[in-house]
Amino acid sequence: MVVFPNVKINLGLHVLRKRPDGYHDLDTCFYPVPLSDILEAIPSKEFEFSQTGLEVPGGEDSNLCIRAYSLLKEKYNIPPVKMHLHKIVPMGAGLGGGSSDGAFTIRLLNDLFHLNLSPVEMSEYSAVLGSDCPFFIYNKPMIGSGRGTDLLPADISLADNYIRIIHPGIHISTAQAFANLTPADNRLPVAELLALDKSLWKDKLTNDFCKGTYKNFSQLSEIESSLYNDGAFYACMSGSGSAVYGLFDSEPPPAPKSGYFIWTGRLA
Ligand SMILES: C[C@@](CO)(OP(=O)(O)O)[C@H](O)COP(=O)(O)OP(=O)(O)OC[C@H]1O[C@@H](n2ccc(N)nc2=O)[C@H](O)[C@@H]1O
Ligand SMILES: Nc1ncnc2c1ncn2[C@@H]1O[C@H](COP(=O)(O)OP(=O)(O)O)[C@@H](O)[C@H]1O
Repeated sequence: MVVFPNVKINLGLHVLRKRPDGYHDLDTCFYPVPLSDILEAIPSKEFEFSQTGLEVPGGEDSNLCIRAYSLLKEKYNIPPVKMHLHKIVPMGAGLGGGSSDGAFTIRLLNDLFHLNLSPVEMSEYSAVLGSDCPFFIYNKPMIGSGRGTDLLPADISLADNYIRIIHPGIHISTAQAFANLTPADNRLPVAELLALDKSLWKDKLTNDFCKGTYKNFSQLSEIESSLYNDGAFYACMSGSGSAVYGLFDSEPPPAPKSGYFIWTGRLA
């Protein structure tokens, strides 16, 4: 069975407060984007994992595909599989690529072995792997609260809008990014901001990670400006960075040559 774990962007990202468990309460909208890795798993005599494409840092045991398999194996004693991940999505980019691989592994194993897990059950298992994972179980526009794992459908559609994602290769540690900012819970909810006319998003819809990160890496605000110059109605860094995306009403002009990872596609 083959699946295509796609990425997400955050439309607005408010870090509200630090919690007693060390995580932060968030208010954000997750939106799925069809830039994907490729993941295959088939039943096998012994467990095997192989990987091509971009190299995933950390040992195999820390790979979220293997961690997801181990989690379900412990609960449901599922048979061994031969799993292959072809990694395309840049890592440490704020696109949730690793989280998506983990969540899609759970979905794949649920289908392959007819575990009959509900989306809520899969979401709960995936939350053990990472705060971004439950979104990828549903993979529809969602407002995320709590540590990002409490999800409600978002009343928003960017269907047929174009997106361009630019990642300059700066790897940002999510934990470090949270540690570097000061939470604040005095903003209008992201859901209310998204209900405004899209032309107002540029001035109203913010990602709290941008301020500090743009200060440290000026090329990120330059990328954001270049997306606006190319006609984006909204441009921002995703998650804790460092990928920056632009949203367009129509197909953007060809991207200039650069050493950066650049991907342009159409949203559903
Ligand atoms: C910031 C966000 C926004 O969507 O995305 P990314 O930039 O990673 O894609 C997420 O909250 C990232 O989720 P995820 O990458 O799954 O994080 P986790 O593995 O759960 O946590 C990594 C570390 O980030 C911090 N963390 C994460 C989530 C949260 N709500 N509060 C936190 O303080 C904690 O220090 C935690 O140890
Ligand atoms: N299958 C995987 N793909 C990508 N990263 C993974 C994977 N498994 C574990 N990781 C770890 O997760 C880290 C963050 O990955 P990713 O989710 O792509 O970034 P972000 O949290 O910025 O969106 C990587 O640097 C890597 O150490």
